[in-house]
Amino acid sequence: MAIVDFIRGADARQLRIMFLLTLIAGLANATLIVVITKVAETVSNAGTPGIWAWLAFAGAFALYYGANQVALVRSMAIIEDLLNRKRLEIADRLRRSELLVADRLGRGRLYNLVAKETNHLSVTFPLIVDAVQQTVLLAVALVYLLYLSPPAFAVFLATVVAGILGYKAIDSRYREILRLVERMQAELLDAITDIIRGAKELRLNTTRSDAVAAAYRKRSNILERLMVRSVEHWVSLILLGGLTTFVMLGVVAFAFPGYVSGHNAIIFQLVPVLLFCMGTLTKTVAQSPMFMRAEVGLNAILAIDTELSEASSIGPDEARRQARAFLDFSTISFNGIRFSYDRNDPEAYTVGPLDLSLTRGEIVFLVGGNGSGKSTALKMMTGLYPLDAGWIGVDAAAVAGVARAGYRELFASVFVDFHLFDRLYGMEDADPGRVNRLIAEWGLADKVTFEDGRFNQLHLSTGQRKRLALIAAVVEDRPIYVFDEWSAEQDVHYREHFYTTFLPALRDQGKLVIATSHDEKYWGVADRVVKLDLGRIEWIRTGAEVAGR
Ligand SMILES: Nc1ncnc2c1ncn2[C@@H]1O[C@H](COP(=O)(O)OP(=O)(O)OP(=O)(O)O)[C@@H](O)[C@H]1O
Repeated sequence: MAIVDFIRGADARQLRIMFLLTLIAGLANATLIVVITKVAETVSNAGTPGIWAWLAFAGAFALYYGANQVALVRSMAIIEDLLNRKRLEIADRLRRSELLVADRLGRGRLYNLVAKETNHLSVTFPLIVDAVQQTVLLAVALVYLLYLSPPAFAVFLATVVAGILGYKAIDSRYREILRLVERMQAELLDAITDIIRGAKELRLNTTRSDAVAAAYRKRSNILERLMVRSVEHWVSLILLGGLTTFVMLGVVAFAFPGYVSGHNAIIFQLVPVLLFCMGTLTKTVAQSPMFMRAEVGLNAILAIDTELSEASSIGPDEARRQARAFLDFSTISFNGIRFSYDRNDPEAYTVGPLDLSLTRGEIVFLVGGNGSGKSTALKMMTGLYPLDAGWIGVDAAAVAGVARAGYRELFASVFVDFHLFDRLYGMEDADPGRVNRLIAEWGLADKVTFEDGRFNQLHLSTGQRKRLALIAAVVEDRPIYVFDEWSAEQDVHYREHFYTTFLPALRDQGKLVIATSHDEKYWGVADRVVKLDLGRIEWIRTGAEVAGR
């Protein structure tokens, strides 16, 4: 069971202590029941319980209470520690994994697993502690049952075997439903994200809004039906417990008197013991859907973890170490590089093969119509997309395998779908005075201030956010700068500033600039302009040539 393997990952000493405490609590519980049975026997024979009975009762109760409390608190600490480690591991693997893999996993699935399923596991673990205690109790009760009446013990075992067979039949269908529930919950999260993120589009178009709501309703209804079916299975499990109890009691009450000698003398002792045994079993069976739910959730979490670990690139320290070998490069060469969005589909969009050599202190513009492959080419060139063919060279060295993560450290970027962090993460020693001067240079001084290592607000227009992302890239101070349609949302003034002042200043600092551009008017700023069409290079010209100088 995945859940057992998962728990085994905890500190062995902690687990041993917890198991011991659980065992003590279970035995103390069993002692309590034995004491009460004995007291009941004494009272039924017109006696009164002596001081030892009182002491045994009080001592067993204190032990049960204390051991149980510590075991449950410790169990929570253990499971929360395990879950925290798993959450951190998944977040770590996610940031290290290759871009395409992270994209493919899907937001809904990740949110569902990391937030919801880990919560479910956290509430289920104390129940496992309880199940261990119930098992100890059952073992003690069964020894007593065997001592009282071997035939009743045999009937109990036969009933339990029949119950297990019934349970197994229900169990496999139930697990399947739970897997579907998990998948549908992830899809539902994606659908609600559409409603939240598409707030503007939906309010401007009621027909679209109806269609999106219908898609959400459809998934929600499927989930409802799945949940009802899962409850049906749950109910079947609980009823199965009741059915086996009554079949067993029926056999003992109706059939035993005729066939088992001496039965009449012990029937009053036998029935409570049988009821107790079945009670502990039925309780565990009733809780088993929670375990199954946790097991299915955990398996899904582990599957994502494996998927991410298989796609994991090298660690950040190693990447930075690798990057040092590339930092003083003078030329980057792209040799027949090619990438397809789906290797198995010959019709899938493909960029390349591209052959291009770029030099430090150069401005290169990638130009071409919409969909000509500029952004895809940038992601190949920066090492974000894996190459299907060709290779990237840094001076004489080929960037192969894990070195790709080190190569990526050369770039600072503002992609079209950039993300703006509210802090300059990883640049904690950035000079606030310099950052605020850059903010003023880009006309944001009356909007944003950089203080205490963060921008005080990010409620800005798209063009303003892009200017702030550019400032963050400047502070990053990398040897290569990548700008994807940066100027698209800028007004005339900042567009002019970007092309005629900012980019040449980067070149003067010895940076290599690769930018996609639709601003034909400024192409003359570039040292070279590379025109793409259908993912291939159509021509390469100097800036002076395209400017007609
Ligand atoms: N995630 C993706 N999965 C599959 N195909 C994609 C994906 N992203 C882009 N494409 C395909 O790649 C083609 C090139 O897209 P790309 O964004 O590189 O073009 P572009 O030249 O940057 O266009 P634009 O000027 O509009 O930004 C598109 O026609 C699209 O079909």
